[in-house]
Amino acid sequence: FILPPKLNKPITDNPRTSLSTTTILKSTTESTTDPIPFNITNIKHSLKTFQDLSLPYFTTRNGQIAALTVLVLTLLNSGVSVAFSYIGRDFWSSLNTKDPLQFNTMIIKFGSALVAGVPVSVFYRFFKEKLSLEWREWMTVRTLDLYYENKSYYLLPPSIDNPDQRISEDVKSFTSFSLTVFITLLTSTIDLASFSTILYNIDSKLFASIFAYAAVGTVVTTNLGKQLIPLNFENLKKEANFRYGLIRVRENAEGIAFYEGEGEEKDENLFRLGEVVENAMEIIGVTRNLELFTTSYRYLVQILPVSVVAPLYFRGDIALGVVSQSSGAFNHILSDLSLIVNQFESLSGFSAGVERLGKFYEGIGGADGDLLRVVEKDRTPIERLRYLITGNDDDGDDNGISDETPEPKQPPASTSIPTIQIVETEPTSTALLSVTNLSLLTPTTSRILFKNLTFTLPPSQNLLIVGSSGTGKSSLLRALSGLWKTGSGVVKIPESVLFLPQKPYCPLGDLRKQMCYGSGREVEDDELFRILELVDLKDLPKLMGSGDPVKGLNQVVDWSNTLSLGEQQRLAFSRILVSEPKLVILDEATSALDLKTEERLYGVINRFEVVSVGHRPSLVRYHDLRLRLGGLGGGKMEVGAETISKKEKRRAEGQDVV
Ligand SMILES: Nc1ncnc2c1ncn2[C@@H]1O[C@H](COP(=O)(O)OP(=O)(O)OP(=O)(O)O)[C@@H](O)[C@H]1O
Repeated sequence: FILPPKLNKPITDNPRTSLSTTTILKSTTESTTDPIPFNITNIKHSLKTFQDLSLPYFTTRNGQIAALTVLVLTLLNSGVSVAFSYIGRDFWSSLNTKDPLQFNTMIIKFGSALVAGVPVSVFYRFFKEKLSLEWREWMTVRTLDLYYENKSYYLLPPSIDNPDQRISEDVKSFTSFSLTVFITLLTSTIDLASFSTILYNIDSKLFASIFAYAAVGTVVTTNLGKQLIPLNFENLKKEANFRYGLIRVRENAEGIAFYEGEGEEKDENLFRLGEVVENAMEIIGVTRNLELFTTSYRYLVQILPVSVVAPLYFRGDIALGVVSQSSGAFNHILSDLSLIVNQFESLSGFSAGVERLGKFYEGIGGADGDLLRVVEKDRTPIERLRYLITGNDDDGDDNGISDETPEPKQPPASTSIPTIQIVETEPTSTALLSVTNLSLLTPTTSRILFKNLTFTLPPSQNLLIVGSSGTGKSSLLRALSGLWKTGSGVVKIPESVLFLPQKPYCPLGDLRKQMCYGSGREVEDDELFRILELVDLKDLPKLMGSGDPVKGLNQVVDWSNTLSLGEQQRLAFSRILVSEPKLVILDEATSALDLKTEERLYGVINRFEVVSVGHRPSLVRYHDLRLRLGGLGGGKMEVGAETISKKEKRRAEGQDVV
């Protein structure tokens, strides 16, 4: 778009030039976002969200001090710009009048202005960057607070894609772009006021002509460039999709190599690349047409103001310096007046980014906390639950903004959604875990998995949950852990429970962290070595530390891609011995182990009460009760747990049926 040449701006920073499409909020992973239509309703909504997101930082003391500093420096910086305009004028005039005394005076003035102006300009940029960084840090810290609070990272509605990208990229772009927009508006207003006065004092005709010139430029550019808005939006999306395709290959390299899927992967990458190129080709075509106009427009700017005042100069009414000053002032004002035109594209992209962030904060619970004050109304817990289930408010409040992905199915209309009640209690002499009338729905689709399930696990007993694939065994564990609350009934469970899934999670960090993850404990090395021996991983620290076991404990590697699944499962068992929970929940946690190692591990955790889910017949002998799930068809009542007799346990040893 039109960026007139800066003829008379020696040292000032022009934020407009940094407002480019590369700084707008962009996706780094697969994106499903559609361009948001640029209309009044959406602009109003975006402004409201923008206000909700941006104001909280400036209610803090640090935010206020930083903002005030930047404000003062912005004003000083504009002052420097005006001062140089006058110094430049007199400098050229002294040359014109061949006045060496005046010329020398102007050189001295220029030098003094440089000494005063350079620090202003440099510190203005420094404090602007600092404010942007501190604001980003503040906002990201609070975002992470909300993200990890109440397991929001797990409960995010499916309509909110790429949360990682929103936290890292979108927040960063939001703070830096918001600041740039604000400063641009401020400097443009100041520029417009000061340079308009200069220009008006030189010649009122020149003053009028600039408005006419800017109006023509705005109308023509808007019409020619309109197409670029959706095309650039598509460009970001297609680039992100291409990148995401390549990332997936890296993440799944082994699977692809086993399948020999190189050809198909390459075809998919080439297809995505083709989409990028096709779209980019359209962009450069439209840009070519636009530039036929903007290039002439830019060149014309160099002679237009001079042509208007030239008759005055020829008559001897004004000096050469005034001609140069009028040209500079003309350029300043033109760039101020062309602000919307210049930034039309970036602003529409920014508005889409603001919407993405607003939705994200609603999703991670900004509604409940007042940290970011992101929503207009408070949600009750039920409303919040409804939002988490459906990704939508049920109040028919249509703001005209289209959501990023189709909304999931709505749950049956009701005034309130019951939730499963989780009561953390100390174990009694008769019950370690009790489940009463538990009915469970899948959170996104509200499909009933089972109804009115009731059972009790007494202390010193283990429970095995069996059933065909997809009957809801893992979902029952999610309900016991409080991760899924969609349904009804009461779960009484001890406070300290450790859950081991089939594919253990390996956090970033050293071997010590793998073992202590989630326990909050710091354990002596000797104790860790002893535990590793118990779970059949005695040699692991030595191996990892090239012979030095202590070094091995501190070794940081990508554990998920280094250890076999069986080794990861054994390492996960070490967490039980570190954490010493009241209850252990195992979801096919020994599926990758041989039967001997499985027996050894169940022996090692013999002193803990265990609830296991699994299909393997060998599991029967480590449990006292069995709960069968399945065949409900969404309706039938569950009977509860049955006792596994000693005879059956003996029979199960080495047998193949549960
Ligand atoms: N987040 C989710 N949203 C909606 N439905 C889900 C979700 N997670 C799982 N389901 C569905 O819930 C049902 C029960 O899933 P679950 O994982 O509990 O089965 P399972 O009995 O443990 O199966 P398997 O033995 O194969 O591991 C499945 O039909 C599954 O597709």
